Amino acid sequence: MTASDMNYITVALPKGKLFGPAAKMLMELGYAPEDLRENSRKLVITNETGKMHFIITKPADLPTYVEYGAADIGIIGKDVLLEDSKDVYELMDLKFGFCRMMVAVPQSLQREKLSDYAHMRVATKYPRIAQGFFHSQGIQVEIIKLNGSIELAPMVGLAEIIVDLVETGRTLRENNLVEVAEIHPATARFIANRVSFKMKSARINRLLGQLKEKLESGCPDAKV
Ligand SMILES: Nc1ncnc2c1ncn2[C@@H]1O[C@H](COP(=O)(O)OP(=O)(O)OP(=O)(O)O)[C@@H](O)[C@H]1O
Ligand SMILES: O=P(O)(O)OC[C@H]1O[C@H](OP(=O)(O)OP(=O)(O)O)[C@H](O)[C@@H]1O
Repeated sequence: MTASDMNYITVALPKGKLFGPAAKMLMELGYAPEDLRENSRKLVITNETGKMHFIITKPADLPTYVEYGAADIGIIGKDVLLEDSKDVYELMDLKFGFCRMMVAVPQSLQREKLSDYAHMRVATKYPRIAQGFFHSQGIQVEIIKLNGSIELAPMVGLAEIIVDLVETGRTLRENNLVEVAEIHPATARFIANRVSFKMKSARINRLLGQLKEKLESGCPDAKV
């Protein structure tokens, strides 16, 4: 199975928070098979009737599969695309997976201006976004890359500041952290391999049209 097989479209879906709403959307449009499960041991799931293959990847790896054409299309958070920009087409905002990339600090460390945080340490899973933001503000900081549970860093003295995704704000509140700046909002995006978008344009455009119609119909299911 390769994405270069013109008879099939290979779709990459991310494990984790975006998997459910992405799979649901594709299932409702009749594309995804019933056995499309995030934790399936099968790495490639095929819908023979719809001539589609589905692969499920780590979110951070997904744009690489699409860039190299191992998948024709994919669904991924804008934050991932901003952190590690890849040579792919970003074709549609799918309007789910709403969250915001934020700078936050412990309540006790809150200062008046962003520049008051100069020379402090910033823990994040998104080092490029964090560095780019502080650089754009002319503020020098030390970035510490972590892979998760970012809110722990200020509690144990690893960093003073965090840059992380916030959705409801509950995690920040429960750890006595306050938001001090918003870097970028994020939602799920539909991306495509550049060659696939030309070679398989009819099928990809049909899917895009159906997704657009679903979003515009205001169907609540589209905003899962
Ligand atoms: N509250 C939220 N926190 C984090 N990501 C969110 C949130 N809401 C929506 N998202 C979206 O979901 C994606 C992250 O999904 P998830 O947290 O399941 O994976 P991950 O933790 O980044 O992956 P991994 O487990 O491989 O590190 C983000 O890229 C973002 O676009
Ligand atoms: O604003 P909230 O609704 O509380 O959501 C934000 C939290 O969710 C994410 O963590 P996740 O659950 O992905 O775990 P992780 O920290 O291990 O990545 C994110 O990194 C925040 O910690």
